Amino acid sequence: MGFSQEIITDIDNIWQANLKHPFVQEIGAGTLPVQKFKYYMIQDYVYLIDYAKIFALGVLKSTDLQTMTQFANILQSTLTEEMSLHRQYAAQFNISEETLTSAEPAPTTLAYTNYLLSVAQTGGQAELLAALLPCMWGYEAIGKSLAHSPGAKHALYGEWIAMYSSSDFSALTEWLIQEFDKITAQQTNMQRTNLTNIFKNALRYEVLFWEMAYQEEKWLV
Ligand SMILES: Cc1ncc(CN)c(N)n1
Repeated sequence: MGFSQEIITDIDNIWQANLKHPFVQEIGAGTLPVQKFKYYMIQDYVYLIDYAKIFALGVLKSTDLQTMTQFANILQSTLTEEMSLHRQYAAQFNISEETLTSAEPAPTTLAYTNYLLSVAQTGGQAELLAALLPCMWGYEAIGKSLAHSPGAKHALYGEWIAMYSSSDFSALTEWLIQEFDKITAQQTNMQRTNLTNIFKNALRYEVLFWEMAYQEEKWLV
């Protein structure tokens, strides 16, 4: 068993909380109020702008061309395929691209992106992978779990589910898992504990992100 699998077995309660969050379940049932999805889509776009930069840092920290290429592929896929889905949704909601790009991050979005950027900038490749993995893997697992749900045929949510249950998204996630398992096979127990904590924190932020969208979180003042 690779180290990634060991981690998600250890923190199964957080993994399940992510999969089973009401926001996710209601997308699957096709019952999520559109207003919550609109809020999510805007915050997610803001999130993805910083998230894409982590892959750019992955390119920077790579020590071989093959790894550089893969990070560049995921960067490209995030900026084009994933974010263009958000741009399409924005157009349906009559939100201009400019409004989308300049939207203010909510507290949880800001905290999460700052966490990812800080880990990616101060750590090495292993830390960067530990921070990114829950984001990709969590969405891939959610996509697969909803692939045959009523939401998959929903006029609004169907495309979202199709994106994250696609074989392209799975292939990129699989590469990230393998890279993480390869790098952690050579790490000490102390390093592995640190990587587990990073993974765990990022996954907790994933759960908080759903909750933020479900509650349509706002700054107090
Ligand atoms: C918050 C969040 N985490 C992960 C993903 C998947 N790239 C996303 N779109 N948004």
